[in-house]
Amino acid sequence: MASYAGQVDLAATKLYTVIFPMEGDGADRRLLLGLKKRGMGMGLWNGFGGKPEPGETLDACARRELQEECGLRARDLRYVGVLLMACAGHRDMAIFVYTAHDLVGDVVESDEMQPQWFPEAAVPYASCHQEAPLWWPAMLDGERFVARFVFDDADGIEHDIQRADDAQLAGLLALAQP
Ligand SMILES: Nc1[nH]c(=O)nc2c1ncn2[C@H]1C[C@H](O)[C@@H](COP(=O)(O)OP(=O)(O)OP(=O)(O)O)O1
Repeated sequence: MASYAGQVDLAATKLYTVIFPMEGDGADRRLLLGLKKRGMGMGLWNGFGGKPEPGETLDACARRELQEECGLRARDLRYVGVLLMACAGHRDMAIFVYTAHDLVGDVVESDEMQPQWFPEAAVPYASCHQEAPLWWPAMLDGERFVARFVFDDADGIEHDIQRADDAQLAGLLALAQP
């Protein structure tokens, strides 16, 4: 899995970011999630995020979406993984995943998201995207990953999650740059 060039056609894929603010250590660590108030994933808890604007890098998109949707900025924003998603009848999606640390600002509700802190042990998986339990534990463990999900009409999921290194993640980010 040295390179995704030729395997993933990001030009034909809808690009998104999703950002998970975290604070505290060990058993005290908590995660800020947002209850989506409209659009895709409405009624589910997720990280903050959205689509890049024309010409915007994914890193810049992640910083903008974080601030717009929950009021926070991150002194330490980490690009930790990519979710490649295929669902019959829909364009493929690539979601670039970030964790946000050393946070600045006050948490505020936005038109899109109602934010709430959750202790790591109390993440509400039953009210998150159905595939969240398959990869959030790896993210919470500080792993870097590339995950592929194929959804079928009956709500089934095939998935494959692999650890990724800096070069692999940088390669995918480069394929997705404007
Ligand atoms: N199956 C899924 N699993 C997941 O973890 N995140 C998902 C997901 N499907 C969508 N997302 C994330 C990606 C992104 O952060 C967010 C969707 O972005 P947007 O809010 O921009 O999309 P909308 O179509 O709601 O946009 P608007 O045009 O702003 O209403 O939801």
